[in-house]
Amino acid sequence: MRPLVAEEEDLFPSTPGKFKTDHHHLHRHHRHLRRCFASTSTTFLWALFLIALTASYLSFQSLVSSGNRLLAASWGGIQWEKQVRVSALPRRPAGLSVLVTGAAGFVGAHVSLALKKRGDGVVGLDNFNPYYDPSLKRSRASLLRAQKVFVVDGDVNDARLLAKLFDVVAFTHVMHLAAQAGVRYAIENPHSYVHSNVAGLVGLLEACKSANPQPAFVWASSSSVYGLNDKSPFSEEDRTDRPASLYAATKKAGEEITHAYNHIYGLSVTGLRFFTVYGPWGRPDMAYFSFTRNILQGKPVTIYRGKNRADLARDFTYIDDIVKGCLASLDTAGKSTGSGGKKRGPAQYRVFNLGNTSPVTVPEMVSILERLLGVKAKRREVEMPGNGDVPFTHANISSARRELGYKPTTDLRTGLKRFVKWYSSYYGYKYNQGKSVH
Ligand SMILES: O=C(O)[C@H]1O[C@H](OP(=O)(O)OP(=O)(O)OC[C@H]2O[C@@H](n3ccc(=O)[nH]c3=O)[C@H](O)[C@@H]2O)[C@H](O)[C@@H](O)[C@@H]1O
Repeated sequence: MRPLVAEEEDLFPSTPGKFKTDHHHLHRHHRHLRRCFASTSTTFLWALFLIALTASYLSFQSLVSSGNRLLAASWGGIQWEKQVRVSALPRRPAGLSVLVTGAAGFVGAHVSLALKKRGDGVVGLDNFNPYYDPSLKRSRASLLRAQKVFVVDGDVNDARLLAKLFDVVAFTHVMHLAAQAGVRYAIENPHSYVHSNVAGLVGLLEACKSANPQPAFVWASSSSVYGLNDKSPFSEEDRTDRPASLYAATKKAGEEITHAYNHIYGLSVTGLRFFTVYGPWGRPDMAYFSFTRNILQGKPVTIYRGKNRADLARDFTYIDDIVKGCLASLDTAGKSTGSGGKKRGPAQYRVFNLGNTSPVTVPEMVSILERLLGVKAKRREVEMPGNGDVPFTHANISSARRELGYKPTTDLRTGLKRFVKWYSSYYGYKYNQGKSVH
């Protein structure tokens, strides 16, 4: 390999013959200068080349990562921001501007529609996960779209997305309904509960506490936090330190986590302990829903029984009553006191039972469905497997009645009748309404 200097000499050849003797020294000096210049300029060229290489590598990387982001989540951009802003805009004086997480979920969709209907601004957030049929979630989202509620396709664990949302909109309230629901599924997929109900909750609280202004935070806890509590009816002061499922444990953890954020950052927090919520557009993983499907398809329904063959019972609560409780919670929520991550004073922390106060046994629920569907169920009674269920739930709702004006008005038969009507129109089933078929 030829030395670099020789190459430079080739590039800058000396003029032979001229000033040969007299200017010999000058000539050498000249050559030296040229060498220096040549070597400097080569270094310069190499440096330029390396900078260009690094720059193109970096821009390629950012192209790849933004491409990945675009593939992973469809958010961002001027048009997207505009949709978020417009959707968040209240249409009534002193209306709220609410971020509803889990907006394509059962309770989330109903709450979003009710808020929009009364003139509040609503932005939905949902990750459309496949825990149950995502097409049902998409249908709920279409309903919301028709009412001009924009639903962002994204996850509460996405810190960049949350920061962007709070950057674009000064939400007055967050209604946090996104969660990994279902009591028994925790046996199969425990990590999903930690991911959504613990990590996702913390991610959202982080975004809320840093927001300026901080929103008031209302979220879905669960009647399952009462766990092995056998004092009936369950009141908010009762023990909640004996969860019977990982699901319940993550909801209980949520109550404590939100308390810490309330204490440290001055976030206003309201936790709602929902009692087995049911109704139109409900969750297919819940018993009343899957029982309806099985009864109509002539498949058996599995009815769990407790100790000594005791019937299990639930304080089934109709969706419209729950929605009223959610809206009243938002309306009565105190303001968060902090701003930009700094607490300025003590803030409100509340927990309410939202139940129906009249438990119904599971076999009785099946009988109601039989009468409504006009089909006799094939009952298969089995001992309750030890996978997280509790024998009964029963809400004391005095606190919610007093503070929220919460007053459930729908009994299980009335509510299931509306559910069955929706079910048959949504899935296109014909049923012999009210007639018993044997
Ligand atoms: O209130 C709550 O906190 C909880 O209510 C429901 O949980 P769960 O009451 O277990 O509701 P279902 O799964 O619909 O079960 C209702 C009853 O039917 C029973 N069941 C369920 C399924 C089955 O195949 N057979 C059966 O007898 C259960 O043991 C339970 O007693 C929801 O699924 C939870 O997400 C919610 O947090």
